[in-house]
Amino acid sequence: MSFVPTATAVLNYWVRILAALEKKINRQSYETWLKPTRFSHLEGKKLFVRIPSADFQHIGDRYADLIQEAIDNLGLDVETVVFTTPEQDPRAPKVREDGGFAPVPSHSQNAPKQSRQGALTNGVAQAGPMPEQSRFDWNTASQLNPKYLFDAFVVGSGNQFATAAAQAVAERPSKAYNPLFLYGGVGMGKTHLMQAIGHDVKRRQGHASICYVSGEKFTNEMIDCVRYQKMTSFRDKFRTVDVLLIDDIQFLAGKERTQEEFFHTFNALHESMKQIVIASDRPPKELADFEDRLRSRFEWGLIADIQPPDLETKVAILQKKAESEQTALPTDVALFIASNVRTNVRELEGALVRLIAWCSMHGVEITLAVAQQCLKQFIDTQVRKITIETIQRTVAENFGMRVAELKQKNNSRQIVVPRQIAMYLAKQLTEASLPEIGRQFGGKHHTTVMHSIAKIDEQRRADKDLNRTINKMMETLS
Ligand SMILES: Nc1ncnc2c1ncn2[C@@H]1O[C@H](COP(=O)(O)OP(=O)(O)OP(=O)(O)O)[C@@H](O)[C@H]1O
Repeated sequence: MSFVPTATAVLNYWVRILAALEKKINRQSYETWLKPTRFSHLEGKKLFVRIPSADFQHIGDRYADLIQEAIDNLGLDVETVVFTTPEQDPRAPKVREDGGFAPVPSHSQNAPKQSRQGALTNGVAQAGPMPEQSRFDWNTASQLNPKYLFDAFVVGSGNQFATAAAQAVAERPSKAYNPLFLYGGVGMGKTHLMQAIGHDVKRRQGHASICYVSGEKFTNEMIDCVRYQKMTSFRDKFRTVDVLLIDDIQFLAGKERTQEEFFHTFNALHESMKQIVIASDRPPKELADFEDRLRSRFEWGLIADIQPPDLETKVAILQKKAESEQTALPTDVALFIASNVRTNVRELEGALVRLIAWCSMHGVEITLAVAQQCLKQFIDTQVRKITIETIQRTVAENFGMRVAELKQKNNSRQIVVPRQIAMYLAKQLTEASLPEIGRQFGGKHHTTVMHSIAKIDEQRRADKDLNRTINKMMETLS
């Protein structure tokens, strides 16, 4: 299928060439000579670029090599670039008496649509953001949850680094870290944090076009567009945003065509200095069934993980949520919920919502006794689900071994480490005593169990990978 460029895609040609030139030319020359230039139109393979006056004609000679290099690198179907003044270019907007420009006549299919502001300023359209009407209207298709703001996000030791990175990106999109790759377990706040970036950029730069999309939606839209031969509009839609927030990227695993498309979307945005934020349930190097060229791009910027919240952070999250519901939550109740709901913040919120609804329905105040009664089943289910057998099964599966091996008298390292992890999890996630745990691991003495737990506890603090493996198993279990 051949790619027929639309007005927006063609307009994007010059914007993309400019973005490439901006990286190679000193700032002052770029601002003086290139920034005031603007796409005019395309005739066959001739790209017409508007310049403010004849003084700019030398651009063609002076930057010929760099322009050609950008065209080659970007793979654009352009043979010549022609620079024209408004007088030479019949399609150029006519100067109005007030010095502004009259609207661009839309007599050419290739002519860019006029910007929403109507007249362009300064004699030439500003390089930078694309005219808004020619882009997909991400504002109307608002996909950001209004609640997911930085202010509503509780910062604790597990998410401090990721939050600082997200704030830096929101303050200096495409300049701080590009891409920003956030990863962490289920319900840890990745979506919240990435959407907070979107809100914050929007607050600072009202014109910015922010796209939030899940890996699944990106895939489905692409499949639809392939089916109905609308790939051009798909590309225009995703390659012209100022900030792309793509959630659950792991969904693209094994989907070659979608990865290919995303690869080009990524390149187009990165080359045009647009910000990309990616969220995933695992780090790039663990994204199986992903092309290496994509995985390596994910590592270009900054990778930040989000670890499960500690008890204090969970209490603070509950109090913040209660506050936003204008509900008073006593500390002992917050502590009770936080210590019984293990890691997932979404479940933590679920428990609070249930408690608030229950109290409002029964017309009673929130107290510890009420919480214990109302959340009994919710908490019981969490505890009931986790037994030493399920822990053994999960650990064995994770390390590719049989459950029986965990119980054998085998002290090889391949068996000892998973066994120690399983004992550690049994202590953390069940009510079982040390002797009971020992019994279930082939009759180990309780001091052996104690030693195993202490060892993993210590190693977990020092070894980030081990910590993540354990967190993952904890999530699976709860
Ligand atoms: N640190 C936090 N402070 C306040 N709320 C939080 C925090 N972390 C998570 N939440 C809340 O928990 C819920 C789940 O968070 P979110 O959807 O962002 O998680 P996620 O990591 O994207 O999960 P998933 O992997 O399932 O998509 C949201 O309502 C979010 O507001």
